[in-house]
Formats: sequence, structure tokens, C-alpha cells
Amino acid sequence: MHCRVWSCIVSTGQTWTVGVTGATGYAGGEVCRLLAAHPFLSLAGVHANSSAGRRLGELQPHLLPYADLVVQPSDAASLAGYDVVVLALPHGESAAIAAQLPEDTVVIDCGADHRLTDPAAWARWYGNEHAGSWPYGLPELPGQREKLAGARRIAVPGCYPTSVTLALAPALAAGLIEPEVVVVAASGTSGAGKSAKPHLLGSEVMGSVSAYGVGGVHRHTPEMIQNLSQAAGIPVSVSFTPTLVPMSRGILATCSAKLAPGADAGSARAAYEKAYADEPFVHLLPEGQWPTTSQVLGANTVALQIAVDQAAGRLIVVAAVDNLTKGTGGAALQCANLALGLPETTGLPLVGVAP
Ligand SMILES: NC(=O)C1=CN([C@@H]2O[C@H](COP(=O)(O)OP(=O)(O)OC[C@H]3O[C@@H](n4cnc5c(N)ncnc54)[C@H](OP(=O)(O)O)[C@@H]3O)[C@@H](O)[C@H]2O)C=CC1
Ligand SMILES: CC(=O)N[C@@H](CCC(=O)OP(=O)(O)O)C(=O)O
Repeated sequence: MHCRVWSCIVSTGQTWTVGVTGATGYAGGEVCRLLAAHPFLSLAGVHANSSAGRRLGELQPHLLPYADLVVQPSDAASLAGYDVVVLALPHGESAAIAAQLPEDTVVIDCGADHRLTDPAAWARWYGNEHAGSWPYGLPELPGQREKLAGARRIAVPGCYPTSVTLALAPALAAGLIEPEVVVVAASGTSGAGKSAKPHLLGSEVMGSVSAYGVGGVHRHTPEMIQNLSQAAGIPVSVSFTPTLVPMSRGILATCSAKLAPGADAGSARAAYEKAYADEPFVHLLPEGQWPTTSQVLGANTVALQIAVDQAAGRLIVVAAVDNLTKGTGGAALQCANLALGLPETTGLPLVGVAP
């Protein structure tokens, strides 16, 4: 099926135009970087807020082919006319713009506005009115790929929820762990966005690792609960502690939960091998190898490893993602591929850039 679609597109030469708003930020910049290598999606316009009117080359010097594009405003009128619009804006800025875009435009939101299905959870964690939920852009979740095929509105997951969901969903779906999970995840500073913040100054971050959002207060907690409860088919509790580490990009999530009665290392390995056998962007590493953020740098890939801590009776799963690639920009294009009927892997990097 995929091969037939691919050869049809190659023969017709069809391409789609993409407008990226938030293109001067980290997530939008990553979408632009990946578009440069996509055979059927072409970057047709870049948009942002305070930097409208400036050359993209001044703000994103690595995007060499696009240096002369002039940044346009982010309002809906400026974004009309593209086949695909990627919104990479701060939380709360996407919904009003998206509501004014044509229904047949593929709109991919990298922000949180449309991720949560429960309006009460949205109000509690984000503090304003829920804009409604869109199909959730994690095709690897059971049943999700079908919802994304042909969709015209897609909510890209948060970066921590991507790593944690892919780390734990197979064990929960197979009933191998108790539905009470503990997650400690390390993130590079690009996860916090590009706008200046004192705690992200080099002198604060370099040479130090710090925890933040401790005690169940990080807004990715409800997103993880939503995903993991969907995978398990029962409510799952999540204790999540993020940490900031002195690197630019990458997330390493260490997840654990008590083993269910009868579960062991063999059944856990078998469940993960089965769940991810056909997933192009999820790599269960050979036994004994542990994920690193460098091995997925710039790749639309999650690297996973599992172990059983016999003495503690717990399953441990470690996942590495690049927060800007599989954690946002790559996921956005993976979803766009599905929405447009392209092979899901089209134009996306499967390998990292580690030395
Ligand atoms: N960074 C990451 O690892 C991840 C980010 N995301 C999500 O992607 C989105 C963007 O994040 P990120 O790139 O890190 O953020 P940045 O701060 O790096 O970039 C924000 C972008 O949004 C624009 N912008 C700011 N305010 C407004 C506004 N009021 N109206 C329209 N545009 C505005 C900025 O334009 P200008 O510079 O012109 O002001 C800039 O282009 C967020 O929703 C974030 O949660 C999701 C997963 C991972
Ligand atoms: C290091 C750091 O600050 N990370 C961000 C994660 C942001 C992200 O990627 O997720 P959203 O798309 O939901 O914003 C944080 O903890 O809020």
C-alpha cells in the first residue's frame, strides 16, 4: 500500500507547500531543518511574532537555504494558502489561529493546546478554557496511526510524554507492571525554548544538573497519564521528576514500575520486541546496550532498553529522544506524512549525528 502511494507521487511529482509559524524558535526551526530534506513538502513561508520583517538567516543561521526568507506575521490571514501549516508557538497561542484556518488545510500543532482530551485537566494544568482536542500525534500508540491517516488537525505530543509513553506503553498494555509508574527524565536546555530566561544562562546551566517541577506539578504529567491510561486500559498514576542537564538537546527518561505477579525479564523483553517489531522510529537496543542522547541526536528515533531489577521487583525502561526531532519537529512531519497519505518515514532521519 505504502509503496503504491510512493510510486504514484513520484510519477505525478506532487508536492505540498508548508508554512511554519514559530519558525524563529527551536521547535519551528527544527521543522524547517527537516523540511530541507523532505522530497514532497516544501517550506513556502516562515512566520513568527516579534521577529516579523527580519531575514530568517539573522535568527536561524543554520538554516542556510532559507536565509533570505523574510519572517511574516503569525495571524491566520498571513497563514492562509498553504497546504500544511505547522504551529510551533507558545502554549495558548495556537488555538485561535487554527480556528480561523481553512478546514482542508493540514494543521499540525507542536504546542499543547489540543493535546489533552479532558477539559477539566486542561483547565487545571493550563488555567484557561480548553480549545478542544485533536488526534494525538504519536502514531506508535496502539490504534493511533489510523486516527492520523488523512487527519486535517493533529496535536504533536510534548517531548517528555513522547519518551515516557513509548517507554512504558508496551509493559502497561501487556499487564506486566502495576499502573503506578515513576519517571525521572533529564532534558537539554532547548526543551525550554529560545526566549531568554535567567535560569538558562550558560553560567547557571554549565557544570550543573538540577531538578525542577518536582512533586507532581509539571504540566506534562496529565499528558503522560492520558497516554499511559489509554495504553493500559485502566487509570495509571505517574510520579514525574524532570531535570535540566548541561546539553543543548536530548532527553533521557528513566522509567520504572513494580512488576505485576508472574511478569519477568523474559516476558518483558518479548512484549517490547512484539510491540516495536514494525515501528521504524523505535529502536529496542540489543540486550546490554543502554540508550544515550547522542545516538539519537537529530534523528526521528527513540532508543529504548529494558531491565528487571529482581531485588526491587521492578521493571526499568530507559528511553532517549532528541526533544527537537522525535520530540517535536520530526514528529510533526511524521504526522504530516500520515495526514497526506505519504509513507510515514518520508524525508525523516533515521540516524543520529553522534561522533
Ligand atoms: N523546545 C522543545 O523541545 C519542544 C517544544 N514544543 C512546543 O513547541 C512550541 C514552541 O516551542 P519552542 O520552539 O521551544 O519555543 P521558542 O521560544 O524557541 O519559540 C517560540 C516561537 O513562537 C513565536 N512566538 C512567541 N510568542 C508568540 C505569540 N504571542 N504569537 C505568535 N508567535 C509567538 C516566537 O516568535 P518571535 O521570536 O518572533 O517572538 C518563536 O518563533 C511550544 O508550544 C512548545 O511547547 C514541543 C515539544 C518540544
Ligand atoms: C527543559 C524544559 O524546560 N523543558 C520543557 C518541556 C517543553 C516541551 O517540550 O514540551 P511542551 O511542548 O509541552 O512545551 C518544560 O519542562 O516545560
